[in-house]
Amino acid sequence: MIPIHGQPILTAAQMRAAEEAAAPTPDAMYALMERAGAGVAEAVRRLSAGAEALILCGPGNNGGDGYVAARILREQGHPVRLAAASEPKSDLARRARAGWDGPVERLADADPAPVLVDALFGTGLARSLDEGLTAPLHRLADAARLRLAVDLPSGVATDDGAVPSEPPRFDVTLALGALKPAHLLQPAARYMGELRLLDIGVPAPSRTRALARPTLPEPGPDSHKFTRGLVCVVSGEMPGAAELAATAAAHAGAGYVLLLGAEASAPHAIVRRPWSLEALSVRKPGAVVIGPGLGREDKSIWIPRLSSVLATPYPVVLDGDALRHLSNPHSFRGPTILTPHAGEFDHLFGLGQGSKIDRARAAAERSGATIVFKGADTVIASPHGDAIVAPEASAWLSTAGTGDVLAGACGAMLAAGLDPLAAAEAAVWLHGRAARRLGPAFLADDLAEGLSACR
Ligand SMILES: NC(=O)C1=CN([C@@H]2O[C@H](COP(=O)(O)OP(=O)(O)OC[C@H]3O[C@@H](n4cnc5c(N)ncnc54)[C@H](O)[C@@H]3O)[C@@H](O)[C@H]2O)[C@H](O)CC1
Ligand SMILES: [K+]
Repeated sequence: MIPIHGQPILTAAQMRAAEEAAAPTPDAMYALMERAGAGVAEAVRRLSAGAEALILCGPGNNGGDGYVAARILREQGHPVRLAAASEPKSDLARRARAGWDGPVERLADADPAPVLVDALFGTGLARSLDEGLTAPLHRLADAARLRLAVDLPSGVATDDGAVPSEPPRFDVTLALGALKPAHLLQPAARYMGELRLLDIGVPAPSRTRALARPTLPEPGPDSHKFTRGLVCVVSGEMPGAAELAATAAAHAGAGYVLLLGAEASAPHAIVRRPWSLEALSVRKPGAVVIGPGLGREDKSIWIPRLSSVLATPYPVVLDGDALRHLSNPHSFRGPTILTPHAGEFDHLFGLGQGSKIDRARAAAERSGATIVFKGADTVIASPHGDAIVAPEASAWLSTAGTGDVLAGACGAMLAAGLDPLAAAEAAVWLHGRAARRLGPAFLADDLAEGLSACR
């Protein structure tokens, strides 16, 4: 069971293509199913502490994995029962079924067991599930003390994370061969429990992957505040938000933070000046952060300030109100990161087509900027076609100012010399890790300060 950091994410069709490429014959394909089933059986043995497992097998190849797992557990003397709602419909699954020589109980009236294994449906789910399937699945899951999903919880839509039929909440989901979008996109992601990847020997390259722990530049003997990176934060109507972004940039490792347009206050390491374009360009900033607290009302002041920043060649992070003022995404001069939440994204790019990953990718291509499409399932997309999906960090991030902190962290990573995609990934990773370390009910101020420990 492999941790998911940095692992590729494939849609159902991409997974099928990868499996067909890896297994061109029925026998080779069946070998994949044997590997999948063996991986499931090993996970059951390791997690169940010997308790009886009940495996629910569907009509397709997800069910086939279940039949293989049940047979292997039985051969190893692990207490296992199997229930199904119908006979297998695929050749592979029939072949797996033939290997099971125990009874096949009826799903509708099977008795519960301490460990429930859901091998009903995986990437082949085509529509919402009948009551005749969801009711026993929930009944048996509720009665179990450990719930494992094979590849996906039955009822979620593989490619976009929608939930046509609400599944039980699982303790562990075993992704087979590669992650799928539903493993990380909401609302499906909340039903997964611990996500683990099982290698079934299928090479699965993809331009979409899960967030990875970044390697960050460390200062050395020749470092000084400017090599560490100068971040300039442009304030506006609500200076508190800009202060948060500036504090975050400093704690994320920027060597010098210049806050334009705010009064002097702690921390004193942040240099404060009245706003002027000259002050912005006294020293070439490694990144300019504008948007936190910029202001929405008095457009006659803030739009010219934004336009003058966008007219410079400097790398820029646009957040919050700056995104509201953008007429429509236009070609940006320097490396650019936009950090919209859902409302700002819809305002900028419209509802678009497909999953959150598809929409972020299309917006990045269209705008030429790297997009951090925030949420409990943040998706980062580059204009060059790469996408990175972050698992949920902490529901406690739902508090005022955490977006300002992320914008500041993005600025620090850009100023440290990372390209926009790497800078956004590092900032999202730091932001999430700081939130997890803080536990419950933290303030955005604590989050900004907590970035140092995560460095
Ligand atoms: N080479 C492979 O395909 C491997 C697949 N693996 C596992 O197989 C599933 C994907 O298998 P597939 O047969 O394509 O789909 P499912 O088993 O998920 O289900 C399809 C099956 O169910 C019927 N169906 C679809 N939706 C519904 C519904 N709402 N109600 C009732 N029935 C439905 C459909 O008609 C099909 O018969 C993948 O997730 C892996 O678990 C192996 O891991 C490796 C080899
Ligand atoms: K399943």
